[in-house]
Amino acid sequence: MTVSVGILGATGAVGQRFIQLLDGHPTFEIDALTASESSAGKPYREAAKWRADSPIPEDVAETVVGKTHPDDVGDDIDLLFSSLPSGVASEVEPEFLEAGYVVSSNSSNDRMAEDVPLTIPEINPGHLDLIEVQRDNRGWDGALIKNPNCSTITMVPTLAALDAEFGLDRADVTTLQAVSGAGYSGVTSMEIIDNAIPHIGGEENKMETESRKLLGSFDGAELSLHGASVNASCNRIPTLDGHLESVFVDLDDAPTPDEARDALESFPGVDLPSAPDQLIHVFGEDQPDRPQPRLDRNRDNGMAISAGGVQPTDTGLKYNCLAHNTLRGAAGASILNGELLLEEGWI
Ligand SMILES: NC(=O)C1=CN([C@@H]2O[C@H](COP(=O)(O)OP(=O)(O)OC[C@H]3O[C@@H](n4cnc5c(N)ncnc54)[C@H](OP(=O)(O)O)[C@@H]3O)[C@@H](O)[C@H]2O)C=CC1
Ligand SMILES: N[C@@H](CC(=O)OP(=O)(O)O)C(=O)O
Repeated sequence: MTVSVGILGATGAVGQRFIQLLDGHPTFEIDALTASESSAGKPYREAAKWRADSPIPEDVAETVVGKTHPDDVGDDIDLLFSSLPSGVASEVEPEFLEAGYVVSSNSSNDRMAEDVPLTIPEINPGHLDLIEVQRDNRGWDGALIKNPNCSTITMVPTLAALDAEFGLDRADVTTLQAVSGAGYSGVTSMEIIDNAIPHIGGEENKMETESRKLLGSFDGAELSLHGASVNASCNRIPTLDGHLESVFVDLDDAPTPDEARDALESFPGVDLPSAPDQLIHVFGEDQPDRPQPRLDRNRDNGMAISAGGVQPTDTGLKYNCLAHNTLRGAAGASILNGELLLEEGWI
C-alpha cells in the first residue's frame, strides 16, 4: 500500500527533516512539495538550501516546488505534512482543510484549540477522535492534527509514565535547548557562542499548556486538561540538536528511584513504522552524567526519549530527560501522527 503525501514548507529546516525521514518510508511517498512564492516553480535542489547531513534524495531533488495553495498540490494527495511558520500556517492550513485535505502539522498555531487533536501516538491516541468534533464545528471535509512543541514532547512521555503509576500533581522544568530549535537563522553565532540565553519567546507558556492538554482526558465530546500544575523555565544553549531538561515532579505516591525507573522504562510504545521499540530509556546510577545531547539525541533514529539522574525529593522525584528536537520534536512527530491517522482509518 502506498499513501501519497505532500510537505508544506518543504524547503525549511523542518521540511528537510521530513524529506530525510520519508526517504525509504514503507508507506508514505512524497508527491508534492511547497514553499513560498520565491521558491515556487524551481526544482527542489535549487529552491532549498540543503543543510541536512545526507544527500537530497534524487527524485526529490528534481521535483518542482509548488505554491502553498490547494490548487498547486493536486487532488490525489492523501496526507499533507505542514512545517510552515505559524503565522503563515494559521492562514494557509484552513484553506487546505476546507479543500478536504488531512493535515498533520508541526506549526504551533491552533495546538490549544478545543477541537484540534494535539497528539503523541504513545500518549493520547484517543484524542484523534476530536476530528469528529472538529468537522462538526468547522464544516471541514479534511482534518487537522498537531504535534506538540519540541520541548514539551521531550518531557511529556516521562510525565505520562509517572502519572500512570504514581499520580502527577505538579511538574517544574528547566530546559537547555539546542540552537536548531530556532531555525537556521534564528540565533546568530555572535549571540550564542560562549553564552546561554535565559529566554525563548512563548516557549514556557507552550510547555505549561500543551503538557496539560496532552495528559488530559477526552470523553468523546469534550477534552479536559490534566489537573497538574506545570511550570517551565526555558533557556537556549550552544548545542546544535537535542533538548535537555531538568524536571522536578510532585507525585501522590512517592516511588523509590528503582520503581520510578521501572515505570519509565516499561511505559508502552506503539507499533507504528517510525516509533521506537522502547519509548523511554533510563540511565542508571552508574551513569549519572547521562543523558547528554551529543551522545544520546540520535537513539532509535532520534525518536526515543532518554532519561537519567532519577533521585527522590521531599515531594516526589527529580530527573533529566532528552530528545532530538527536530526528529522526535518536529518532523518525526508529525510523521508518527500521520502513521497513526493511517492506522486509525482517517486516511
Ligand atoms: N526548527 C525546529 O527545531 C522546530 C521548528 N518548528 C516549527 O516548524 C515550523 C517551520 O520551522 P523551520 O523549518 O525551522 O522554518 P524555516 O524558516 O526553516 O522554513 C519555513 C518554510 O516555510 C516556507 N514559507 C515561509 N513563508 C512562506 C509563505 N508566506 N508561504 C508559503 N511558504 C512559506 C519556507 O519557504 P521558502 O524556503 O521558500 O522561504 C520554508 O519552506 C515553524 O512553525 C517552527 O516554529 C517546530 C519544532 C521544532
Ligand atoms: N521554540 C522551539 C522550536 C519551535 O519552533 O517550537 P514550536 O513548534 O512550538 O514553534 C525552540 O526554539 O527550540
